[in-house]
Amino acid sequence: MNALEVRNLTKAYPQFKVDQISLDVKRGYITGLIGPNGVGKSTLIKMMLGMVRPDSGTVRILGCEMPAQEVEVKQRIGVVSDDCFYYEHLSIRDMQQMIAPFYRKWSHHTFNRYLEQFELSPNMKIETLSKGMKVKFSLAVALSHEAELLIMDEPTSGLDPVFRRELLDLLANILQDEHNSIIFSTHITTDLDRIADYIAFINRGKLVFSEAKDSLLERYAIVKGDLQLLDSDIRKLFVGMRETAVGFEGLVEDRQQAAQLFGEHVILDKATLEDIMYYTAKGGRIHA
Ligand SMILES: Nc1ncnc2c1ncn2[C@@H]1O[C@H](COP(=O)(O)OP(=O)(O)OP(=O)(O)O)[C@@H](O)[C@H]1O
Repeated sequence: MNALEVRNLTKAYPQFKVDQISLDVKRGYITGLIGPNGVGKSTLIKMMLGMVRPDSGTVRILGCEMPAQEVEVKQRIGVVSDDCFYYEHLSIRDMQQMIAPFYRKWSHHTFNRYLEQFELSPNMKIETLSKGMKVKFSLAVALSHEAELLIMDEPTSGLDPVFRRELLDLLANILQDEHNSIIFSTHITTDLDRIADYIAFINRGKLVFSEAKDSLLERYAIVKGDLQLLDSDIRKLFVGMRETAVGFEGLVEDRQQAAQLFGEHVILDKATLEDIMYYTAKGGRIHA
């Protein structure tokens, strides 16, 4: 079963378009939403949450239609972002008192435990929180009402390496309960190397792929070789490539095809998520 289903979601701004994106987040797993800066990840997440009205397309969260069943959905999801949706002039304590009555399953005990773990004082005003502290605060809120789906927009971008690791461990823990699911947008792909099960890749407002991370990393490969191997037909096999005076390095989508074609003449390496994102963005290839 899917925790989140997005179908043909489209939003056109004067200079930019999120174009016909369809995507599933499977229940019990972490889906990483990756893409360079400015390709539409936040716009897509805001459409999922009903904060930006799409021109067309549909969103279902935990079996409920958005935005028609938004009130029910908001009980069961947690949103983690540094783009704060809270009252800036209130303290964390006052904000908690305001938020708690909205949730059927709010736990003061859990909230206070996370404040302590994240080293946030209840007296701190929201407006004085750093980017990373805001992420910690929204995570504490999400975890205190037993959210079944966490929707996280660039949660690690303002965080120091120590808390980044802690956060990733915490997310892996949340997933111990097979009803819980996470969608996590980031341009720091190394975070997802460790924890994501599925990867959805957005480039220039379009979905490039959405699939299991392991199959993706098996399928793609980095090819390194001499420049004389390249002609115009061979170049077309590459999603993107980089040439130097001595050789080339490029990303292919079909590792087996590259192995058969080049044989011993090249080095074939595993591609990382960062390689896939870098070369796809550079090569400009989009296959919706
Ligand atoms: N309200 C708006 N009006 C006009 N253009 C907008 C609006 N919101 C976003 N955009 C444009 O849409 C594009 C995508 O922005 P978005 O924030 O969704 O990208 P992103 O992938 O989340 O980027 P980043 O990783 O930098 O946050 C940008 O070019 C942005 O300027």
